[in-house]
Amino acid sequence: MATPPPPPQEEGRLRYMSGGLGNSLSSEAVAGSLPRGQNSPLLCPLGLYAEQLSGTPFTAPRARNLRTWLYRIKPSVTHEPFHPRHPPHRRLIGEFDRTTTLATPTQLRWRPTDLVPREEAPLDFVDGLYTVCGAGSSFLRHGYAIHMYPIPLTCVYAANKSMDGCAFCNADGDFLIVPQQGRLLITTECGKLLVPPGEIVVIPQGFRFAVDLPDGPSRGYVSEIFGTHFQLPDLGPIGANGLASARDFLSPTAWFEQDHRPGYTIVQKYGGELFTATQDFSPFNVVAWHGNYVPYKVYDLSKFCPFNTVLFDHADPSINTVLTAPTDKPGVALLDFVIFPPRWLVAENTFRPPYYHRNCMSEFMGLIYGIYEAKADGFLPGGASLHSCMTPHGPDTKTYEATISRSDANEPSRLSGTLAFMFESSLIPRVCQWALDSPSRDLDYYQCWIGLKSHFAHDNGQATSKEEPADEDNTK
Ligand SMILES: O=C(O)Cc1cc(O)ccc1O
Ligand SMILES: [Fe+2]
Repeated sequence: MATPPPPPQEEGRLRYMSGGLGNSLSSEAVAGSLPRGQNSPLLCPLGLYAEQLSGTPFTAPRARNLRTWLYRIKPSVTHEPFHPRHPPHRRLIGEFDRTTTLATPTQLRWRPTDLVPREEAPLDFVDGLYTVCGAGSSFLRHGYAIHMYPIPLTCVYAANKSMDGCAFCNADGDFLIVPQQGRLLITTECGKLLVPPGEIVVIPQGFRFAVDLPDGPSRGYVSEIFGTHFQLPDLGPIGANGLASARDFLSPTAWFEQDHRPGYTIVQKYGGELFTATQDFSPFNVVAWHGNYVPYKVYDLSKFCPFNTVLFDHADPSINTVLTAPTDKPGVALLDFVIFPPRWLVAENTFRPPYYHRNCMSEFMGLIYGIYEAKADGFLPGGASLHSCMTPHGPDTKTYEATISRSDANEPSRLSGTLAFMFESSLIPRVCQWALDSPSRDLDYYQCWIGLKSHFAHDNGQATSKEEPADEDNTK
């Protein structure tokens, strides 16, 4: 008899809590370790220390206020002083200005980078991170970065080595990690998360975490946001249900280690620079916690419930927003995370792929697997593209010609075996020099549109317009 797959709440020995996004949760690895009725008793149960981690100012409105109480064997403060890390990480950016990055309206595309075998160059998650582009400043608490390997934007990462005796902490912002190849086993102060390609994980600002690679070399994309947090988008006329559902966001359950660990290193990203401090214990010594500021993951492929056109015209991609990081302006995102999942296409008399467009928002795209509906070739899993504010883009020539000549253009068709995504921002990204110089950059990208030929049916002065010739009509 075939064994049914494990329920999502339980993978191997890992257990998750569902419905976590924005809700108040609690977890204890040892029964009775969570204080009852108050956050900070004179003596915590089992002799633990109480420590609060704030994700918003204390005075943030209640609906946006995020904080978690951690009950740990030793408090985080018990460490040697921070020092700039040697060697410094030269490809992480926390402030995007003329001194650090370049402006370009050019359509940019990168091929996937090869994963370097561990023997050649051991790289853990932190060293594998490279900023591709971004905007604003982590110091000013407004902006974002996109990271990748070997291009920096927010950040893309490629790693081949687990983090051993070392934990990372991003003081600058939240990481939204999109694995493209290889699962990530992420140990956080709230517990462990196993994240395969096809899922995403959010590690909020300030959480310490370590990344193990159960499948060996791994590659993916990271967007980092400064000064705000991800939330579910409003659904407007869609109603109370649809798109990503709060119940599908899984949070870890408490897990701790208590061994003496001399030389344990905390690597802290602060203003885009790395600092290290040593301590003699693991930062994953939280026995119990409660609060609403928590790392989480979501199954995008199987759980996202897409809505779309059912009669005519291609819907704007905002219809596929999984998470949004808002600005203070209504409807203007600092960063939207949008996916293009498998779905049925049923529109009539409609050009079904994305339309040609120029957007006041800037669009960074990645491909997790399959072929993206607007690009017949050249946009590959693990690759990336950037179409900045008002830069024209859309389907390549092959896609356009194939689409308009389809004999079954009005038949329902299923878009299968594909998962692309977009980080879309109202802030215009500046691009890192190493991203522009990268050997993975596709310098011929513009060629994919150069072949678009005129199909204009107007024949030298012979009007084919169906509009009424108003003046002539008036004389009748
Ligand atoms: O440029 C892209 O491929 C992303 C995108 C997809 C879509 O369906 C509509 C608009 C848009 O920018
Ligand atoms: Fe676009």
